[in-house]
Amino acid sequence: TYYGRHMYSPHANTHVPSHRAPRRHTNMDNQLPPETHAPEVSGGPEISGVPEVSGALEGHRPINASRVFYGVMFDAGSTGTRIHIYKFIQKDPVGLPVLDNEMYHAVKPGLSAYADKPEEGGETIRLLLRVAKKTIPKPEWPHTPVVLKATAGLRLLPPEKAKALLDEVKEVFDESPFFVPSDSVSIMNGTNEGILAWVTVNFLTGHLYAKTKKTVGILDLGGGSTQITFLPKSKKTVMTAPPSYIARFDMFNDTYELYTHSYLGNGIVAARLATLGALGADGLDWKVFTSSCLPKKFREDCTFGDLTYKVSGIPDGYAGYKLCYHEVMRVVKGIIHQPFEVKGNSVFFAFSYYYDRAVESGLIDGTRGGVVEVRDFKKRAKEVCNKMTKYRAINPFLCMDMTYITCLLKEGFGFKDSTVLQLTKKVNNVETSWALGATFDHLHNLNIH
Ligand SMILES: O=c1ccn([C@@H]2O[C@H](COP(=O)(O)OP(=O)(O)O)[C@@H](O)[C@H]2O)c(=O)[nH]1
Repeated sequence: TYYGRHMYSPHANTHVPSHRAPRRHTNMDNQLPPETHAPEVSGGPEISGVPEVSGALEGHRPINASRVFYGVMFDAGSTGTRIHIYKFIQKDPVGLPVLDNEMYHAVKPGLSAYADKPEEGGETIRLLLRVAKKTIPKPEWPHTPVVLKATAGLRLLPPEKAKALLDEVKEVFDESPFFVPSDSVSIMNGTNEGILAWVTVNFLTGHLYAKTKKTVGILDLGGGSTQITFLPKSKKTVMTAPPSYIARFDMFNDTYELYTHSYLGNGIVAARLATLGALGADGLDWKVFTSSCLPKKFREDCTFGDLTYKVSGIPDGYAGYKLCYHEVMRVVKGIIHQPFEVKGNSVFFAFSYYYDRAVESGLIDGTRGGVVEVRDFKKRAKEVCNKMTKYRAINPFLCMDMTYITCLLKEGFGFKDSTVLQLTKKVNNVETSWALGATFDHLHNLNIH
């Protein structure tokens, strides 16, 4: 087996399943001790320029005889575009490659904001490709695949506008010195988005190798859509779920049957607009959409996708948690399916906007993440809504967002107050996102039915 051939490397962290190696359960040393990591060179605040990244990987470790290769995955989300540059090490020709590190960088806004000017959208991709050029040694460029997968932002656009953006990205890729596979630019479906994030998190946390068959569920909250994915323990969860919510795929000689669904329109930004009654409304030029979830004197123009909405608080009305909860319910009730199993005691990893809002509201530390219970979101939502002025400078939508998250978890998915959420942005310095799972998929390590 692979395990027998593997040589321990103090620099290696994460073993990547390879189609060239027998698909066996591998070993347990896929956790990199933090001190052996490459220096952190990106991530954090989203910026509009290109960071100084040259030399980021230099001096990190001797390459010896190992072959190093890279994979580039673009996440074209509704609220931003991100590049993930994964560096893999092939220790021996037949063994499994090891994920050495990730370079991450993000720009705002997302591609869908360029629906009427695709060339400008293409520019953001060109900018991010400069990061790839600075990170990846030149001789590797022609062997490095570049792939872009778009999520809710492009799913929500009129198809011809989405196509124009994807065509533009393909042109930018074709002009680049990187390897462009035939299926390199696409809109990913929601099922794969859920599966691939589940693969990433369970891979990084070592659950895919454990003989216990224990895995963790994931909760991903984007701007346009939200995903829930877990491995059901009980047959009843599978039997009672809508058939399209059960997805099968093969990985490492095992078949997994997951409960997964992506709710389009239930991402945090889309939910704001739906709460305000603005999504799909006409008269956007003159209508002002109001909510008791917003500070009374707040007024702003919000852009989502290719539309701009005028929104405000209710100047002479009431604001607060109770009224707000009632308003956000319209986005959740009758829309979100409650899986049979979430009433149990499983652990869920929650990331993306779950993480960001938990940081903004002071629930967790922004660098370390943390463990909270569903009831902590509820308690903090009440505090934020009842002290809107205090939090207004941080995020005027914080009351609405925290209340929506609470409602989504409790009323939507049906979680108990005591359900534990592990709020995580990175595991071993790698972003918790579908992008790593999608890269494995491109390396032919998964077979999604
Ligand atoms: O590697 C990643 C990918 C995404 N995100 C965050 O996850 C959220 C995802 O939102 P997105 O715009 O992609 O939503 P979608 O279009 O999928 O609904 C945003 O806060 C991102 O900053 C992140 O922190 N790391």
